[in-house]
Amino acid sequence: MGYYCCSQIPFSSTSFIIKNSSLSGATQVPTKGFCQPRVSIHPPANSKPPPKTPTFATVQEDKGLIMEASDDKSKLRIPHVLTVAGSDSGSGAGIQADLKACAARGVYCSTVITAVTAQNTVGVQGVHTVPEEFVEQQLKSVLSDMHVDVVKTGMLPSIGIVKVLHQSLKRFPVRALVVDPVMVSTSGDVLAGPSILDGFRVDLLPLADIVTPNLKEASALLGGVQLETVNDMRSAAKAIHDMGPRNVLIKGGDLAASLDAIDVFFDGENFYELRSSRIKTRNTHGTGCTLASCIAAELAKGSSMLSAVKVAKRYVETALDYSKDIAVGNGMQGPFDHLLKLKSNVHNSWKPRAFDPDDLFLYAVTDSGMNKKWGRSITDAVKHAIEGGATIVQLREKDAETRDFLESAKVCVKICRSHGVPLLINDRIDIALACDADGVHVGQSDMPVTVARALLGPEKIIGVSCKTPEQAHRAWIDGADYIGCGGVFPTNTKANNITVGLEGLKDVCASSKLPVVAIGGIGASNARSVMEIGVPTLKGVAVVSALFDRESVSVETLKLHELLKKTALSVK
Ligand SMILES: Nc1ncnc2c1ncn2[C@@H]1O[C@H](COP(=O)(O)OP(=O)(O)OP(=O)(O)O)[C@@H](O)[C@H]1O
Ligand SMILES: Cc1ncc(CO)c(N)n1
Ligand SMILES: [Mg+2]
Repeated sequence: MGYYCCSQIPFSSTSFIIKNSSLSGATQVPTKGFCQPRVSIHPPANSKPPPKTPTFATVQEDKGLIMEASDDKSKLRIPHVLTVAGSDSGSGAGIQADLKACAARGVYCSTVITAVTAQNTVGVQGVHTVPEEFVEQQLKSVLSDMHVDVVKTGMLPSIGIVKVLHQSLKRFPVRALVVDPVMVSTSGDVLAGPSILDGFRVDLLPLADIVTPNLKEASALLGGVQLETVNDMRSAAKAIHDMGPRNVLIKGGDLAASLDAIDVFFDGENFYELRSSRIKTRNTHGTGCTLASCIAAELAKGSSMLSAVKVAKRYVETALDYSKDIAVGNGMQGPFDHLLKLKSNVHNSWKPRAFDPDDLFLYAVTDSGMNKKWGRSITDAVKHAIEGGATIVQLREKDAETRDFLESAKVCVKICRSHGVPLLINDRIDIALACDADGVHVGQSDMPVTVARALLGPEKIIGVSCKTPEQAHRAWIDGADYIGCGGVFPTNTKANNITVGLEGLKDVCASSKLPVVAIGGIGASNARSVMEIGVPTLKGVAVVSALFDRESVSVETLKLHELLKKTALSVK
C-alpha cells in the first residue's frame, strides 16, 4: 500500500474473534437456524429498552470468520456492513471512505449509492442524485440476498430516498443502524438540503442505534442553535437523543482548532467526552464518514456501542496522524490513508526489493557474545561485514535487552539499506516489525512460518532452519523464501546441535524447492567442500564465528568472499 487510488474498491478481511458479543440495546428477534440471532431495528427510544442479552457467535478462530450455526456448518460468513451513501470522485469521503474503513477494519462492505458527486480536495463541483426507485432496487438486491449485520447511512440527498430506505429496513431488519446525517461537506457545499431534516426526524432517527452529527448537522437538526463549546455539545446530544436514536455522538472536529478533538457521546443515561489530540493536518476530508463506518464495522463484529465508538475514534486519530503529511490534490481538504500499516516508513520512497536467492551467497550472522568479546557494537559488526562483501545479514542477538536490540536493529536497517543488503532478524518477529527489517529467520521450534507470514505480510523474507527433506518440504508449503540447512559441521555457537554433515546437506538441497544456505561450523577452511557438493539449490554459506570471532570482521569477510567466488567459478 502506498498509492492513493480514486477508483479502486478495496476489500480485505483480517482476523477477528467474537465471543459473547453484545450489541447494546438492539431488539433481538430469534430467527430459525441462526445461533446468532438476527436483531431488528429497535422501537422508538421512548419505549423501554429491552434487556441487554449477549448474543453468541461461534468463531472459527484460525480463520477469524463468524461461523453461523446454519444447516451447512461449513459456511463461513464475515461481518457485513451495508453503506447507503453518496460516491465521492476524490475518494476521500462517502462510499469510497466507507469501503476503505471497512476493509481496514476487516469487515465486508456492500454499497447502495444514493448520489454521485463530482468532488475533489477543493470542493463539490456537482451532484447527481440517483432516482429513488433505483436506490430501492439496490437496497433490495443487497438485503434480499446477503446477510447484512449493520446498515450505515451517509449522504441521503432526497426525502424520497429516506422513505425507501425506511421501508427497506422495515422489510429487511438488520442488527443495527448507524446514521451519519450528512448535510454539508467541510468545504461548505450542500449535500442534502433542509428538506431532508424531516426525513431524519420522522423516519430515520427513531430507528437509529446511533446518530453521528458534526456541529453544523447537530445545529441543523435542532433548528439552528449555536454550538461552540463542549457544554453546548452535551445539551445538543440530549436534545437529539429525545428524537429517538438510542445513542448520540456529536463530533467536535469543527471545534476551535486550539482545542483537542473532542466528541460527546450520550447513551441516554451517561455522557462521555471522548478526547484525542488534534492532529495538525489538512487531510481531514472524510473523517466523519470513516468514523461512522468504523463504528458500524465494530458493531458488525459484535462490539458494544461505547467500545465501537472508542475504537472508531482511535482509528481515525491514528489514520490522521499517519497521513498528516501525504499530499493528494491542491485544495484545502485532503484525504487520508485508511489502509495504514501503523508503520512510520511506509510512505518512504524506499521499496523492498524482491528476494533474490543469490543474496544467500555470503550470509553473515551476528552473535552478541562475540561482539561483546571483541568490544564491538552490533552496528559496527554489520558495517564491517558489509564492507567485506556480505550479501545478506542476520542479527542473532540472543541475550540483548529488547530495547537496546531494537535501537541497534534500526541503525542496522539503515546501514544495510544504504548498501542494498537485506537485513533479517533471528527469531524476533516483533523486532523485525518494529525496525522494518527485510525479514526474519526462524528455527523449527520458533514461530511457525505461516504465522510469521501472516504477521509480516507477503513482501518480507522468511527463512527457516531445516535438517531434513521433510522439514524443507514443509517450509516450501508454508511459504518460506529460503531454508538454512545445518549444522553442517560441529560448532560452538550452537551447543548440542545435531550435525547433518555434507551428506545430510546434499539430501536436503536435492529435495528442496527453495534455495538453501548451508550453516554450522563453516569458514575459510571448509567453505569450498560445502559449495562443491554441486546441488543447484545450494546458494551460499552462512557464517558466524569465522567472521565475528575474529579481530577484523571486514578482512575475514573479504577473504571468504574471494574464496567463494573462486569456488563458484570452478563449480560451474
Ligand atoms: N484534526 C483532527 N485531529 C484528530 N481528530 C479529528 C480531527 N478532525 C476531526 N477529528 C475527529 O474525526 C471525527 C469526525 O469528526 P468531524 O467533525 O471532522 O466530522 P465531519 O465534519 O462529519 O467530517 P467529514 O464531513 O469531513 O467527513 C471525530 O471523531 C473528530 O473528533
Ligand atoms: C459523497 C459524500 N458523502 C459525505 C461527505 C461528507 O464528508 C462528502 N463530502 N461527500
Ligand atoms: Mg460529516
